[in-house]
Amino acid sequence: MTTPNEAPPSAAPLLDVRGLAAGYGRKQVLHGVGLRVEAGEIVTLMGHNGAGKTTTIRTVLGALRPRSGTIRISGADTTRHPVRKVVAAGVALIPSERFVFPDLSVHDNLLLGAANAPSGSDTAERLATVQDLFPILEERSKQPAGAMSGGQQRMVSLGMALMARPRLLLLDEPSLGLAPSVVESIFARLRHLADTERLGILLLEQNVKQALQIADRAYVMRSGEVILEETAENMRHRPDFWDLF
Ligand SMILES: Nc1ncnc2c1ncn2[C@@H]1O[C@H](COP(=O)(O)OP(=O)(O)OP(=O)(O)O)[C@@H](O)[C@H]1O
Repeated sequence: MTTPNEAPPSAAPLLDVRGLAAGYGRKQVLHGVGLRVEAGEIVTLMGHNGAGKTTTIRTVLGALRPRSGTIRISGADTTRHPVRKVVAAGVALIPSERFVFPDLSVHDNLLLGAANAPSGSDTAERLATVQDLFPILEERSKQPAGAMSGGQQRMVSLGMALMARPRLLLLDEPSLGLAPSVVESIFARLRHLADTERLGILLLEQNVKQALQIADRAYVMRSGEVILEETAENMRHRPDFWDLF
């Protein structure tokens, strides 16, 4: 018996990207990007501004059409699928800009997130899980999301994404504008989700030191290419660490 969001038994990686080329108009930004994320793994994608990290995750989500290469989710080819089909395959993207409906209550924001959940999901049970993870979302349940602090709004958008029971989370700069202690608490919860729900997370983060504390593996991008893959542990100890950017 399988639950609605359980991955089919498969040896294929949760996310498998190969030879990805993409860009905007005549400008090619990605030149053959390859990377993978396994279930339960946090992978951080690092690189200087403009290296192509956001373009990579937008292409994985289906918001940008690749010029060549392949994208597979648990072995299924999603290369040219529209966003709604990629989301239905269990992918959620949390953009770097704040993403909440400011006039709606925290509770209603979370319910909107549930709209993308697989059919047959138990919304009340999922809400309880998300609120356990972020108790503030229950304490402020009736408050308009727009009245929350920056860190709390980040938790609302994470909560919305989690309501859809994704298998792969694409996270763009979750620490942006947040105090280090708030970032630490959000990152600890991401690690918990990867460990307990086997959620795969592709994390784009300027705060590389903090990202490497919770990541399993890391890729470094430069000028639209992946130039290095390392375990997070090895990456933390590389003497040439800061020269990579
Ligand atoms: N909508 C767009 N139209 C045209 N060019 C774009 C667009 N979005 C990004 N670019 C360009 O694509 C290149 C890669 O940008 P991208 O946002 O993917 O980099 P990044 O590694 O995520 O860096 P950052 O951390 O600054 O967002 C940059 O040269 C950027 O100017």
